[in-house]
Amino acid sequence: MTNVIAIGDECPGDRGGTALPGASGTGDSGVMEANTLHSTTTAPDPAALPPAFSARGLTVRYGSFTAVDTVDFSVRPGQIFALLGTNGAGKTTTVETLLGLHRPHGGQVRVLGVDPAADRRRLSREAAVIGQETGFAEDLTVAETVRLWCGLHRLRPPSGLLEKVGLDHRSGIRVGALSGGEKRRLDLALALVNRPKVLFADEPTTGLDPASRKQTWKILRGLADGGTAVLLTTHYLEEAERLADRIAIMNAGRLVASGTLAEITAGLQATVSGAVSPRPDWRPLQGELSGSLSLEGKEFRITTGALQDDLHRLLQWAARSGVELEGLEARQGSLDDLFTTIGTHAG
Ligand SMILES: Nc1ncnc2c1ncn2[C@@H]1O[C@H](COP(=O)(O)OP(=O)(O)OP(=O)(O)O)[C@@H](O)[C@H]1O
Repeated sequence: MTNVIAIGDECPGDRGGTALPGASGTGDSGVMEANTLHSTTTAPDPAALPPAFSARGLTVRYGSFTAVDTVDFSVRPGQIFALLGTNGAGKTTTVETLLGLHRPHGGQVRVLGVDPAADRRRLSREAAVIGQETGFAEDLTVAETVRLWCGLHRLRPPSGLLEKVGLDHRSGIRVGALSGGEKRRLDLALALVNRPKVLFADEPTTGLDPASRKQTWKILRGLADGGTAVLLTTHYLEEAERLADRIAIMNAGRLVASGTLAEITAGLQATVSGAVSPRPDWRPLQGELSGSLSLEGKEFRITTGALQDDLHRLLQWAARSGVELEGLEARQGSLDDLFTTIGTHAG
């Protein structure tokens, strides 16, 4: 569980107190003003900053079974890092190790410069988790949950918090009566209150409708733009493609691809596909293409490392031959193709 707030509510804990990382200042009562939801701060160049979290040669075993095998990554403030893979690939074990729940059997992890297994107290203030399981008390209302969190952390709510996650109309509803998607949004709202330096987002959009999913993407992007380093696990490849600054794919405990979307898909073949009728003479085109042409009934597919050139040749051949191309689609290699290539399935 992370946190929440009711807009305009006074915090029961308005007694002043410990300055929390991420808070922007103190009000008259000494209560920390939580960050505004829309940061206008220009993030510094991430390359110049020390990693927010990292793994070096990380190896974790359950008995004799190696679940995570010499995994390396390093993520800087302001970056969204998507960790993808098949069921059982080792993602959860990796995240749990970053949370300090496992001690590595080999290598090390660091979160904000510390060993999370040794310094969980510091991380509990500076890192937040939004997960598949929420820890909310079912009998409290959304507003009460917000006030409880606010009191615990002596923070004033950012204005518009519940509107931001689309829960303003549910503030008087018991948490136990919220839908699964609404609980996820409450979880996300709480994570916004003290703007963590690191956010571990474990499948944050599973079960959300398309509009809520996009809203969550916007919020995660906003957090990252304000300097939060985000670890995102997801089975939605489109989510990783749209959101992540860097992507890593795990398979059977190992990282099999890592980099920006462009880097990890750079070596993949592009495809051009469509249909034609009646069946034309393909031979002149086949002689010109740098890629390969496959035919099935009236459908064709060109697989190529030279998309632009081969698309041009296809269109010229069609114009010369009087062939009408139906449902023409041209696309670069995608994450989906990469999963297929490495023999994994995104689930
Ligand atoms: N407590 C445990 N004891 C023994 N084996 C475990 C334990 N927890 C996980 N494993 C095994 O470790 C491997 C990695 O599991 P993990 O949960 O990290 O994978 P994952 O990538 O998160 O999968 P999913 O997408 O299904 O959540 C799996 O083969 C799993 O069965």
